[in-house]
Amino acid sequence: MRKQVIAGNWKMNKTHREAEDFIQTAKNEVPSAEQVESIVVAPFPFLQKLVEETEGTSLKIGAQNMHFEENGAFTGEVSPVMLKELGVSHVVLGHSERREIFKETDEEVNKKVHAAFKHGLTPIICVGESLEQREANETMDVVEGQVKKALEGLTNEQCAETIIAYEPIWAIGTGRTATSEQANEVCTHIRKVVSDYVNADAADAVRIQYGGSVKPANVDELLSQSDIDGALVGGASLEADSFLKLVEAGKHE
Ligand SMILES: O=C(CO)COP(=O)(O)O
Repeated sequence: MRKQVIAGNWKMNKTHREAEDFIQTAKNEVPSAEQVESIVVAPFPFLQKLVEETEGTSLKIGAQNMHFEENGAFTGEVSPVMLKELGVSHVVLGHSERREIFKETDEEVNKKVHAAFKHGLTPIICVGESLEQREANETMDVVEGQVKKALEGLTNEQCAETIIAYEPIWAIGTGRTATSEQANEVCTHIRKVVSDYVNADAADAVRIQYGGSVKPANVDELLSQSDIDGALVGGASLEADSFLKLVEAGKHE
């Protein structure tokens, strides 16, 4: 049985004060880490404080991106070494907003995944098709290509430890959720890709999240699907009450 992993991606939202208030409300209310993995994926300036404040609790803190190099002349970038030093546990890589707006490529995502493992960070690798690609029946091919490229060169054990987030771009921030069947169909395909590309053990262990307009009202239905092992949530993770409902749902699956 795979443990559900619920991650709230705050994106570029919240003031320091709002971040603090959220964490004070949520940190002792999340279910135990044995029941569900709960992660807040916060902007860089808040990470150190949030890690300090959640120490000893079941709430983990993740970053939204990083560079793949350890240091160097990369103005404006943050390295995996820096994140590890802060005590961050997870890092979201290849989010569609990074791919689309900041032109991140599959090659860069792959380098970042390797860098995450080198520095003891768990990568949450985002994949997903655009509306155009879905309508052209390219969803499975697009997602398969993204998954294989992201996992290229990893050990089988590392593949097994990876978290993959299936986030159809047309469902992000639009209120238009994939149906649970649509979401599960792609997550099942992703697990098969991992099975063929790596092995059956890795496919069995890898956790696959769904993301895209997940909210307390639809999370149970999504998490009850056979190949969905959690959620990566934007808008509905910004309020502590809502985030707590989502992690609570993860506990039951
Ligand atoms: O992009 C997302 C999480 O990474 C999804 O965002 P929404 O939940 O706001 O649709």
